[in-house]
Amino acid sequence: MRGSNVAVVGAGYVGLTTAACLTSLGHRVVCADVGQKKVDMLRRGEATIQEPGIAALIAEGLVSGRLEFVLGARAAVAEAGTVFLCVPTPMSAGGAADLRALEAVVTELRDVLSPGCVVVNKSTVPVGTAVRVGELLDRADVSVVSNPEFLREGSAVYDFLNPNRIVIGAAGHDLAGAERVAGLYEKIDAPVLVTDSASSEMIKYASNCYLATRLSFVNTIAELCEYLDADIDDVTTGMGYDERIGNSFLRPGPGWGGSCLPKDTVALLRTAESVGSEFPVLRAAIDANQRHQELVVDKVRKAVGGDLAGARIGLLGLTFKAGTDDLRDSPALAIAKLLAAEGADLAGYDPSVRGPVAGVTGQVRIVGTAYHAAHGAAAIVVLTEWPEFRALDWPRMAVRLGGRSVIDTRNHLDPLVLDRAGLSYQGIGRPVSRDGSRKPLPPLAA
Ligand SMILES: NC(=O)C1=CN([C@@H]2O[C@H](COP(=O)(O)OP(=O)(O)OC[C@H]3O[C@@H](n4cnc5c(N)ncnc54)[C@H](O)[C@@H]3O)[C@@H](O)[C@H]2O)C=CC1
Ligand SMILES: O=C(O)[C@H]1O[C@H](OP(=O)(O)OP(=O)(O)OC[C@H]2O[C@@H](n3ccc(=O)[nH]c3=O)[C@H](O)[C@@H]2O)[C@H](O)[C@@H](O)[C@@H]1O
Repeated sequence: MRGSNVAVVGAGYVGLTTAACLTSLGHRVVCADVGQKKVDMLRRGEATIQEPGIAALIAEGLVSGRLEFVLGARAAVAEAGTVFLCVPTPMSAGGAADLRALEAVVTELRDVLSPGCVVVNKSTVPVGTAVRVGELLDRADVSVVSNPEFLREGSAVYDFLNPNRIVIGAAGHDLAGAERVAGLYEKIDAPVLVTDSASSEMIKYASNCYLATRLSFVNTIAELCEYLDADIDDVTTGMGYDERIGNSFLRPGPGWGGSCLPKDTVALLRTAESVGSEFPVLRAAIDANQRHQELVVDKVRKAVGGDLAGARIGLLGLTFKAGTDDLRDSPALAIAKLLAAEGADLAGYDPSVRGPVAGVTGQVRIVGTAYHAAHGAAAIVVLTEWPEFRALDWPRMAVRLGGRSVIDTRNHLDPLVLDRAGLSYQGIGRPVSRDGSRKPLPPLAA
C-alpha cells in the first residue's frame, strides 16, 4: 500500500519513530502532539528524542513534504485513512495502566475521523482496550486494530524498520482493518502475525514481562555467583549457547528499569489479579528487582566501610541504559535515592544529562565530567554502560578519588585496567574473595 495518508497521535519515542519511519516507507504522515514547544521544534527539523537516525528521517520527511507536525490530534486526522495512537499509558496509583490520555484522544477524535478509517492502537494497553476503544468511538464505519510496538529506546528507528515480528490484532474480527495496517508495513521484511485484539494486547505484555523476569533471573544467578565464586559472564555465555535460551538479554545489571518494563510488569499483575490469578512468578520478578537494587546499595555501603552517612560517592551513568537520554524509572536513580536516604553525598555524571534531574534534585549533584564525579569520592558506582566509561583515564580517576573502590553494576569496565590504576574493582556476579578483594584470575592456557 503505497503513499497512504497516515496520522500519528503523540510525538514521543513511539509516535515520532512511527511517523518518521512510516514516512521513510513512502507514506504521507501528519504527526500530532499537544506540546507546542515539541511541535515547534519538530517543524524546524529538530529531533526531540535522542535516537540514532531519527533526525535524518525527520529532515528527509520535511523536505519531501510527506511529513508534517501539527498541534492537537484533531488537526491531524482529517485526511487520514489510518490513525495511530501513541500516547502515554503510565502506571496509575493502583498499578494498572492509566488509560486517561488514550480515552481523551479517542473522545476528541470520535467526530472527526474520516469515514472508513482504521484507528490503530500502538500504546501498550491492557487486554480488552481495543474493544473498549471501539465502544468509545461508537462508529460503525471505523475499524479498531491493536498493533503493539516492540522497539527499544536507543535503537528505535532500527527496531521499527527491522522488527522481529509485526503483530496486528483485529478488534471484533475485523480483518479488513488489520489488512490495511499490514499493508503499511509491506516494505518491511518481517513475519506478520494477525490475531484477535486480545491476543495482540497480551503478546505485548507477555513479551515485556518475560524479558523482565528473565533479567530478574539472571541478576539472581549473578548474586549466587558471588557467593559461589562463579563468574556470571561465563555462566550467561554458557547458557546463551543453548539455542532455546539464546544469548541476548542476559546481561546482569543494577536491576531493570525504563519507561516500560516496570509499569508493564505491574500492570499485567493487576490484570492477572482482576481474573483471580496472583501470577507469583511475575510478582517474584518485580520483588527480586527491588531486592537486587538494595544489594547494590549493600555493596556500596561495605565498600565505604559500613556507613554511607556523609560518604562521598561518584555515580557514573543516570539513564536507565546507555544510548538514551531517558531517565524514566531508571535503576540508577532508584539506587541513588536509596544511597541518599542513608546520607550519602552524591555527585552524578551522565553524558546525556545536563542540569538537574527531576526526582533526585537536592540528592544528586549533576557534574560535567566523570572526573568531577570522582573528585574526593570514597567510591565510584558505574550504573549505566556508556562506552566512554571504559575509555576513561582510570589512573587520572584514581588520583581524583578519595577512596579506592569502583563498583561496576554493569560488568562494563575492564578489571585489569582498574587493577593497574591501583583501584579495587567489584562487578556484579564476578568472582570476589570473601574479604572483598578480587579473586586472582586463573592462568591462561598456554
Ligand atoms: N518508549 C518505548 O520504548 C516504548 C513505548 N511503548 C508504549 O507506547 C506508548 C507511548 O510511549 P512513549 O512514546 O514512550 O511516550 P512519550 O511520553 O515519549 O510520548 C507520548 C507523547 O504523546 C503526547 N500526547 C499525550 N496526549 C496527547 C494528545 N491528547 N494528543 C496528542 N499527543 C498527546 C505527549 O505530549 C507525548 O509527546 C506507551 O503506551 C508505552 O508503553 C511501546 C513500545 C516502546
Ligand atoms: O515496551 C517498551 O517500552 C520496550 O521495553 C523494552 O525496551 P527499553 O525499555 O527500551 O529497554 P531494554 O533495552 O529492554 O532495557 C530495559 C532494562 O533492562 C536492562 N537490561 C537489558 C538487557 C540486559 O541484558 N540487561 C539489562 O539489565 C536495561 O539496562 C534497562 O534498565 C523492550 O526491550 C522493548 O521490546 C519494548 O518495546
